[in-house]
Amino acid sequence: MDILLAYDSLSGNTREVAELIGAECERLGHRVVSVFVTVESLFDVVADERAARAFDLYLLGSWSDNGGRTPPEMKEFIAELFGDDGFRPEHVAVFGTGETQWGEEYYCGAVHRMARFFNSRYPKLTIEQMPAAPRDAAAIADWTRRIMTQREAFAHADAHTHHA
Ligand SMILES: Cc1cc2nc3c(=O)[nH]c(=O)nc-3n(C[C@H](O)[C@H](O)[C@H](O)COP(=O)(O)O)c2cc1C
Repeated sequence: MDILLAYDSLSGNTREVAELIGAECERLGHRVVSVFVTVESLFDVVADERAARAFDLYLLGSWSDNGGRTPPEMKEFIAELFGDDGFRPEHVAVFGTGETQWGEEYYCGAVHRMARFFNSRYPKLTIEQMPAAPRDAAAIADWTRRIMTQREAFAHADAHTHHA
């Protein structure tokens, strides 16, 4: 599969999670295009809008800002992906890092907001602060494998519907 892995990270926690996810996807034989949205734009990594929309799966990762909000750089990336016609990819899985000390109700708020926004049918991955090896590394690899399996199951279900 072709995967777009886009993540926003100020102090490196989410970036570390994203790198582990990307490595696991590649280990499973998938092609990954990564965009570190804190410093890059979507069109730094894909040629044009058509290419941006052609991925089989979108993995979006973010830290959470005040009140569990989605940070501005991630919002900008989402706006770029939408284009002028409001394109929303069907297959979006969301992950992120946060801290419970900002309030339980706001913990990893951006992950929940983005998943809702994209009507994501995939499980969410939330990690407290910096991923701690090996416990979090195992959870990250496990989540990645679950997402790949679920994406492939959707593809088979779709093919079945089209042939019926
Ligand atoms: C200004 C500010 C506000 C924050 N608000 C929240 C919040 O509402 N919920 C949350 O879970 N974490 C919150 N955090 C914590 C970060 O999301 C957390 O440290 C995250 O792991 C940082 O990821 P990064 O290293 O990828 O930037 C906040 C951090 C900052 C600096």
